[in-house]
Parts: sequence; C-alpha cells; structure tokens
Amino acid sequence: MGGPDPYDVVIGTDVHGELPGLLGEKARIVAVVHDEALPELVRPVTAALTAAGYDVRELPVPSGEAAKETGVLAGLWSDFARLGMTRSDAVVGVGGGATTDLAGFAAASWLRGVRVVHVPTTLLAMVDAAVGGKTGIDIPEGKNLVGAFHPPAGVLCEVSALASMPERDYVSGLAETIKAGFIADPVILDLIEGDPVAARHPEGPHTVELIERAVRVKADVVSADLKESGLREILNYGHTLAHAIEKAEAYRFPHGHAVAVGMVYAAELARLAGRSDLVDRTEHVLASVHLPTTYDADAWDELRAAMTIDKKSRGGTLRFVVLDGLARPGRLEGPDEELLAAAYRRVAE
Ligand SMILES: NC(=O)c1ccc[n+]([C@@H]2O[C@H](COP(=O)([O-])OP(=O)(O)OC[C@H]3O[C@@H](n4cnc5c(N)ncnc54)[C@H](O)[C@@H]3O)[C@@H](O)[C@H]2O)c1
Ligand SMILES: O=C(O)C(=O)C[C@@H](O)[C@H](O)[C@H](O)COP(=O)(O)O
Ligand SMILES: [Zn+2]
Repeated sequence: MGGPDPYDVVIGTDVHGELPGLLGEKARIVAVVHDEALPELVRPVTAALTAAGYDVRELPVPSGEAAKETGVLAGLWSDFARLGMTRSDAVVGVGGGATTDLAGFAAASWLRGVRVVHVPTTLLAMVDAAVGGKTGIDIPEGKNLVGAFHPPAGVLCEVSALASMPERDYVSGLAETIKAGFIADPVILDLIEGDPVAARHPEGPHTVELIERAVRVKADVVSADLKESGLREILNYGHTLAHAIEKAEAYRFPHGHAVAVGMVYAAELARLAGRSDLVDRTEHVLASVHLPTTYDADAWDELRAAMTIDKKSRGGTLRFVVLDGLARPGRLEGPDEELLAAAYRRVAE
C-alpha cells in the first residue's frame, strides 16, 4: 500500500509468522483487540506474537457492529491505561470489519495515535475494511459518524480463516468486492459471473485473486487520496443509501447487503440521469451470489432523511458516486427530489 507511510498487505495461507515483521521492534506491549467469538482465530496470532517476545494482552470485544459503540471504545481506553500502554506500544485488531474499525480508532485516539496492525478474518475486512486507514464507530444518529484516518502499519490476511465464515457474512464481503469491480476492475465481475456458485464459498478457485484485485483497487485509490478529498469517494459507491438502510435496521443488516441494494440504487440513478445503463448487470451479478437487490417500499421517507447526513454531502447538497460506464466513476451532485424517489422505485419491493 503506497502513500506517505507505505505498508505491506500480506495475503496467503500460514502467514502468521509475518506478523512480528509488520509490527516492528519498538513495541513492548501488544494489545490484541479481538472479536470475542473467535478464540480459534486469535490463538495463532497471540502465539506468533508471544514467540517473538512481545508482552501480549488479549482484549475481547463484542462481535459484529455492537463493537462499534462508544461504550466499547471507552472500555478499550481504560484497558490501555491499565496496561500502561505508551506511544511505542501497539494494537493488533483481529476480526471482521467492525472489530478492525474499532481497533483502528482506539489506536488512532490513544495518546493521539499508536501503531496498529490488522488481522482481518472476514472477506469484507480483507478486501476493504482493514486496508486504507478509515477507522470509526457508530452513534445513534448515524453510521461511522465518529472516526479518524489512521493507516495501519501492516495487514495480515490469513485466507484459511475464511473457512469458518457463515455464507451470509461471506457473501456480504462479495458486495464490496463487486463494488471494486464496478468502479475500477471489471475482471472481478467476470470472475464472479463466470462461476457464481464457486464465488459464494471461500474454497472457490478465485478467492485469492479476488482478494488481491480488490485490495489493489483500494491501494491505488487510497495511495492517491488518503483523506478523501476527491478520488477516494469512489470507494463509497453504493454507500449513500447503504448507510441509511443500516441505520433504519439498527445496524443488524450486514454492511455488504446494504451496499448491494445501494449499488442498484446508484446504478438506477445513473440510468435515469442518462449517464450509464448498468442496472441489469448490477442486479444480475449481485443476485447470482445471493445478495439482495431490493428493500422495503415503505422505507423511502426514512431513508431519504437519513441520507442527508452522508459524508459526501456539501452543505445541503447530496452528492452520489455514479458510473459513466464500467470502471468510469463520476459524481451526481444535487439530484432533484423526483429523481431520487424515482430511482428508489427500482429498488422498492
Ligand atoms: N474502514 C473501512 O474502510 C470499511 C470498509 C468496509 C466496511 N467497513 C465496516 O466493516 C463492518 C462490517 O465488517 P464485516 O462484514 O467483516 O462484519 P463483522 O465484523 O460485523 O463480522 C460479521 C460476523 O462474522 C463473524 N466472523 C468474523 N470472522 C469470522 C470467521 N473467520 N469465521 C466465522 N465468523 C466470523 C463475526 O463474529 C460477526 O458475527 C461494518 O461496520 C462496516 O461499516 C469499514
Ligand atoms: O475506504 C473508503 O473510503 C470507503 O468508503 C470504503 C467503504 O466500503 C466503507 O464502508 C467505509 O467505512 C465507508 O466510509 P464512510 O466514510 O462512508 O463512513
Ligand atoms: Zn463499505
């Protein structure tokens, strides 16, 4: 991963031995912030760190989006204080995107910033959440509204960890993978459309290639625009409606499923605005891996209200990432209310 502080993203099997190299030699205490439901996946991480001589402390946090609550973050700050963590110490985040978002923000905010290495255990976290340095938590008013840009010192994707993933969560990660396909690398779409049944499972023949391609898309974008002053917005394709859906569902709807519906909505916005016509392909590839393409017809007013707080908005103007063609992302600024509602009719079930 390029940018001012480049770092390695290791992708492979039996790669835990690379962890000390990613962490560096300065750290004494390493706080392993991990999803409490994944002891089997945490064990090889702590074993590799202990063998390398670090003082390893395990800090379990709730599974899933419940990790991204202010109370959990405040609990980690107290833990870091109790452990006596100084600026030369480090955090390792082990889990899905919710865990790495929390661990990353805890590291960003502790003493104004300590090193963090991520060990993502879901497809979604490998292809997206654990790379790129966006960290954050949710508040009742909205998703990811508090956070910081804090790039990791390294990312370790142990692909064998994916074997235990429930299909629903695995497929959620395919939504962000497909997003990378639409905004920048259509070969991703070809690989999934070529064998969607295989794509739904981690033992499929193209899993490592899909991860590598999606990480490459993210690396190229983030290296050029870490703090989202322009280009990075393309990684938010489909997310304007997605975050509104997640809020409406009290964060119990998988992130990737919400992004899937959000991409259909963005594709329909682009079609109605005369920019491109990728709606059928979007629906087809998402449905082929069992991702949703529709949402509650009665939810529009609530979703429209929630979309106002999107981070891409400027003043009162909503701004969407739309496609002018495959791998040709553009922006749609301030679409009128009738267009917004009309596009939702395509999604409404
Ligand atoms: N920072 C970013 O750039 C970025 C990018 C995309 C998504 N995100 C965030 O990531 C989060 C979603 O991440 P996610 O989809 O990884 O979900 P998650 O972290 O909520 O994990 C989903 C579920 O999978 C379980 N799990 C994790 N690894 C497992 C494994 N190997 N085997 C069995 N079960 C496992 C977890 O316990 C949890 O129940 C959202 O909060 C989203 O906003 C952040
Ligand atoms: O890395 C980015 O930039 C993204 O937008 C990636 C998204 O997949 C991710 O869900 C991100 O957390 C959304 O960020 P937000 O700024 O809209 O909260
Ligand atoms: Zn996302």
